[in-house]
Amino acid sequence: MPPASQAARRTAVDVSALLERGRTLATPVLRAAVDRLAPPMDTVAAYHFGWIDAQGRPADGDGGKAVRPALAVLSAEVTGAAPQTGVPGAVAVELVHNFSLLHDDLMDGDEQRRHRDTVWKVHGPAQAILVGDALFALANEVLLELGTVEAGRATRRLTRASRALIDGQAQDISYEHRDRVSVEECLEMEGNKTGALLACASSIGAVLGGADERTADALERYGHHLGLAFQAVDDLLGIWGDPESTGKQTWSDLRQRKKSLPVVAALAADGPAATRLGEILAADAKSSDFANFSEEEFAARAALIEEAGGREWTAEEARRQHTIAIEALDVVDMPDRVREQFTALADFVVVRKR
Ligand SMILES: CC(C)=CCC/C(C)=C/CC/C(C)=C/COP(=O)(O)OP(=O)(O)O
Repeated sequence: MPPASQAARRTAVDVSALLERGRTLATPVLRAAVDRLAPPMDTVAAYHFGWIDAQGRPADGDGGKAVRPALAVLSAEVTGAAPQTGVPGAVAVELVHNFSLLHDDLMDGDEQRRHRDTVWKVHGPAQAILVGDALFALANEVLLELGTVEAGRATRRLTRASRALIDGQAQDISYEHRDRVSVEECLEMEGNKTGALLACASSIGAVLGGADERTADALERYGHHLGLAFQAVDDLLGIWGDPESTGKQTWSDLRQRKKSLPVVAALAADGPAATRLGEILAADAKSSDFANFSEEEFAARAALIEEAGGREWTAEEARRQHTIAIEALDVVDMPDRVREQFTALADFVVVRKR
């Protein structure tokens, strides 16, 4: 999605290595935190993170892309600190992120995440709720145990982000039951649901490294717009993603009646496809047979969304947010290498297929 000339300038950054660095630095601390949980929650959490399979045998499962840990350790380098300084922040943010996934899968009734059965499906709803709650509590513990002024500041930012995340989820769920949601409402919801935690991830390492508030706020602005780009792409993948890559069901957002950006943008458009889509979705909302809809029926809805322009509008919005994110870095002093790495992570977010 970035113009070809910019992409060429950025090829020096190995994004896979950046993601791997975030994962490698965070995982031992994450595992030590999870080991503190009482049985069986320690085992259930280990399953969720892909460290064991459903039978409890050691596994090397998909524990997620590690975008947030990568951002957190990179942000420590803005202050001249070592990436390791950002590790407690990386772990805390990853714990909150995974708490939200556990609860989200249960609320949505999603059966697949990261190419495996979801926790509520394997271990039951009670474990999904309890382990989610426990990860949330652990996130605060991991930061506050540092006992520093910086850790207190980081915890305040994380708590604020968590509240926004929960608000965003509440908005998202309420929109499923509404016929009409405006594009502005959808963007506000996505900024809360996804932008807030990516904003926190992008600044938390810098905060732990002693960054002033202005620097932390600018990094948060980068992360917020990165989050909006990220969620726009997630919304595209939620309809047109390949389950082999996403690790989720086909048409996952349509099955859930999500008012995601492509749907909302399509409904807001003029023309026969938008009108027809509005009629069909209104009828779907009343249908008692929705759970049994065929692949073809979902494909027909996806085609109408595309015809009304919702797919292209959302892809353009991802590009727009990507640009704003990178521009937000202009006011922050940081080594060129670190700036290039933030930029490369933003590029990755808009071209990802999973
Ligand atoms: C309170 C509550 C239940 C909130 C739910 C909020 C929620 C699920 C928001 C969606 C965020 C998102 C894009 C997740 C996928 O992240 P990712 O693609 O980085 O996931 P990965 O770690 O698997 O790669």
